[in-house]
Amino acid sequence: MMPGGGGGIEQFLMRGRRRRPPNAVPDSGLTGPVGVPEPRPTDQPTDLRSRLRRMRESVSGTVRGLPRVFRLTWGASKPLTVTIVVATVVSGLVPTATAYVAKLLMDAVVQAIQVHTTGRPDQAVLGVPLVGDLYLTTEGKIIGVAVIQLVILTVSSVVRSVITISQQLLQERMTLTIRHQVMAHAAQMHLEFFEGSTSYDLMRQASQEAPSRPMSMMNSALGLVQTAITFASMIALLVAVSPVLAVVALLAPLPAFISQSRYGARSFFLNTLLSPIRRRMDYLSSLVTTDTYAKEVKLFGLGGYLTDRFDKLGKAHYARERKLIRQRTVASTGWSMVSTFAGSLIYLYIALRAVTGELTLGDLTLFTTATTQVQAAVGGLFSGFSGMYENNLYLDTLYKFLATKPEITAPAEPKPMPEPLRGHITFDRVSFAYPGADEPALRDVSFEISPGETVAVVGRNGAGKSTLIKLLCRLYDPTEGRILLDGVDIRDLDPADLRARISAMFQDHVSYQATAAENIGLGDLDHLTDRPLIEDAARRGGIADRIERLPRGFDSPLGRWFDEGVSLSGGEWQKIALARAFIRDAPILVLDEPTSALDAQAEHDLFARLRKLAEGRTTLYISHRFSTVRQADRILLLELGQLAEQGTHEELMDLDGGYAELFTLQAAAYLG
Ligand SMILES: Nc1ncnc2c1ncn2[C@@H]1O[C@H](COP(=O)(O)OP(=O)(O)OP(=O)(O)O)[C@@H](O)[C@H]1O
Repeated sequence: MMPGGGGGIEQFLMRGRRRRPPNAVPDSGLTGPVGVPEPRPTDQPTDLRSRLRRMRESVSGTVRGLPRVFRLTWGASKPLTVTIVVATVVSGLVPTATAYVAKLLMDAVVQAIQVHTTGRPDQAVLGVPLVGDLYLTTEGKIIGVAVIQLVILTVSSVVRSVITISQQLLQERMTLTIRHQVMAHAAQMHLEFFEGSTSYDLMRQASQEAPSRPMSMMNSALGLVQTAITFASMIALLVAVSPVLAVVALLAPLPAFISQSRYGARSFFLNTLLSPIRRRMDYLSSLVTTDTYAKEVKLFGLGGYLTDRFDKLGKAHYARERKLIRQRTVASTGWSMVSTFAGSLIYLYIALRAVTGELTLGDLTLFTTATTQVQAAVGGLFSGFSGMYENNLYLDTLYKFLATKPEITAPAEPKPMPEPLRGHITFDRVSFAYPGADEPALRDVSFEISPGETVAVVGRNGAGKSTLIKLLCRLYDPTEGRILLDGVDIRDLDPADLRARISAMFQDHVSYQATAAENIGLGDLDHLTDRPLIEDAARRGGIADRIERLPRGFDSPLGRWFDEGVSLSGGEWQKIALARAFIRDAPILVLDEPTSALDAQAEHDLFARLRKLAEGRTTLYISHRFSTVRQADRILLLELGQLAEQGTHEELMDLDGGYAELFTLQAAAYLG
């Protein structure tokens, strides 16, 4: 693991920012879809009836998701939510009002033509009395109606702008609210949650993809409300003018509706099939195009292989997309043909009745507009609902994440931390298995560390050394047995209180994208700006000289996130992480392979300082380097999760067991 490249555990102790845990191997994207729990190809129902049943289930699931979206928007901003809802209702009435005014205008124009052709006085035709003997002229009426139309159009565009602005503002607020909720909840979560890759995906979706979804869903839902209002008001208007024609207008879109629902259902499910493929393609492409993987991809020559995989998926995607386009074309062509046919029939019917004087030309205009609106409303139902369905899936992941309970919490009544804390550590018959693991990582481990003692832990890879530290810091709880600190079971203490008494550095330490001073100060938020303390910690970590040589010394930004950010080597980052551990003046010092990236001189210097630092502190460190291990007061050898040997270097060498074997192997390797 490259120092500075990950950072799982440290975040919990530092309460800082973290990246993907190093052992949570990213989904290769080669074997299966990553993302929202969408139906996989094999889950897809094959016949139309099953599809429609699935669609009904989707409808009910989506409808059930609506109240929570409303609660979210309401919680983010009540005034903006009210504004959007009111504006949507108004905007739903606009098409009906426009259609009615168009009818009035048409009637007024026809009347004006009649006046001019027959020469009859205006008032006799119009009968629109104003004041006393004053009557509105036909031209006056036309102008009046045109003004009303202008007002409606102006109101409509103002309302549209209000909706757009309010939606954008609300979107911003909701995104901030949700990201805050996700961050706050993630900060509470136990380590296992992050180390499990499924949970990790859940959190990634909740934090990156879900925040924009409630607003999209709300927009789709409001679009449907607007459609419903337009639909209802239009039908009411038609009924008021002519009930018979209202029924005709309602029935006209029926064939189109049936055709739309049949093809709409197909294209809807084809689209859900495409989503996982797109996600996998995105992932493969990101492997080749992002810096995170660039070194590995180049080193192993994976570029061509990954591009080939991308192309294969691309072909599958294209085939499905083609099918989808065909379905959509069939649906929309069928839709527009049936609509046009129905519209023409209605138009013809009304035109014939207008000739006989039963209906006016205005009625003709009204019904033509109304039929188009009603048909458009029915068509919009599908696209609106399909958007809501997808957004609701993302929201499900958000709520699932927020509903996940942290497993390591403070007891209801935590015991007070022993004061002064001496740092006496007892592992009492501790066994531990990672959730879902076949084998326990630790079995029946018992040992004690006296206050001020320095203990090194050694063992082969996977022996359980890091796990020991995770349990001591209460990042996991033992499956069996207990760990005592000054005689108190650490499960009875507040975990934050416990961690505040531990200075720690882990193998997968974090390189924060911050200044050098902040990178060290983050080890103890109480001293984040305490420059003398930070500089002292840097000296103890062996990095002070290097930082002082940077262009802006301790104020130099580190990492590539900044334009002028300085890139450090792996060993330098490790020293920064050590300084970060050292800044916290805690009675317990825990170091997981603190010198793995250090050169021989730096390692020697560090251990000289460490010996001073360890004075009066209980120190536990893991190391594979026997040159450092042998300096410990006591050494623990772990083998397959069990404590196999313990004693001083000399005692263990005399024992001539596992420790002596490892030591001899390393010595032989060094000496050739
Ligand atoms: N988050 C995890 N989930 C499941 N199993 C895990 C997890 N972390 C470690 N393990 C397993 O637990 C065992 C002990 O792991 P641990 O990291 O404690 O070993 P280690 O002695 O520190 O190894 P190394 O010297 O390689 O760092 C290993 O078999 C490992 O595969």
